[in-house]
Amino acid sequence: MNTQDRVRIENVEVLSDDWYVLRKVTFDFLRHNGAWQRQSREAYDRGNGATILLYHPERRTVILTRQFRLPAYLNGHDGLLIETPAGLLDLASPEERIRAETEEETGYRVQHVRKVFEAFMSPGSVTEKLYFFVAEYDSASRAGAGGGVAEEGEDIEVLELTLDQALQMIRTGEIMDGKTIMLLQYAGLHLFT
Ligand SMILES: Nc1nc2c(ncn2[C@@H]2O[C@H](COP(=O)(O)OP(=O)(O)O[C@H]3O[C@H](CO)[C@@H](O)[C@H](O)[C@@H]3O)[C@@H](O)[C@H]2O)c(=O)[nH]1
Ligand SMILES: [Mg+2]
Repeated sequence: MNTQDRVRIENVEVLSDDWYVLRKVTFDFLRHNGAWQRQSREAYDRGNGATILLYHPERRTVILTRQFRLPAYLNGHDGLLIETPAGLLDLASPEERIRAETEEETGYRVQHVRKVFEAFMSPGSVTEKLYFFVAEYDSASRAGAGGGVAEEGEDIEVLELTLDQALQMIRTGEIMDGKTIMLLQYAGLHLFT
C-alpha cells in the first residue's frame, strides 16, 4: 500500500503567514495494525534550498562562510555559524540558484556544479528539502568580494581552510552546522583522494 492510501488530510490551519508559512495539519493515519488514528502536526514551510562545497583539489582547501544565525543564538550558541554557502530556491532551479548564491555570498563564480545528494534536514518539523552540490574553485574564479546582500541584513565572512582544518573543527565543535558537516565528510570520503 502506498502512503497516499494511509494519509487523509482533514484540516489545514495557517498559524502564521509572515516571512514564511507555519501550518497546523490535522490528518488521519492508517497504522500498521489497520486502525486509523487522528493526529495533528505543525509544519514550517520555507520552500527548498541548496548548498555547495567549493574545493580546490591541489591545495586541498575549501571555502566556507561565517554569519549570524538567530535561531542558533537563541539556543545557546554565540550565533556565528560556519557554513557552506547556501540559499533558498525561491522557485528557481537548484543549479541556477546555487551558482547565483555562491557568487553573492563568496564572490566565487563557478560554472560546473555537481549535485551529490538531496536531504530533508528536519523532517519532523520543516518541509524543506536541501540540494547538496560540490564544485571546484581557483583564485581566478573570484569575481567579487561576496558577503551577501547588505540590504537583506546579510554580513557574511568568507573563510578558506584546508580540509584537515575543517574536519578538525567538526571535532572541536567550532563547526556545528549539519549541511556543512555532511559536505565536509563527503569531501573527506570522495573528493580529495
Ligand atoms: N525579514 C526577514 N528576513 C528573513 C527571515 N528569514 C530569513 N530572512 C532573510 O532571507 C534571506 C535568506 O537568505 P538565503 O541565503 O537565501 O538563505 P539562507 O538563510 O542562507 O538559507 C540556507 O541555509 C539554511 C540554513 O542551513 C537552510 O535552511 C536553507 O535551506 C538554505 O540553504 C536572508 O537575507 C535572511 O536574512 C525572516 O524571518 N524575516
Ligand atoms: Mg545563505
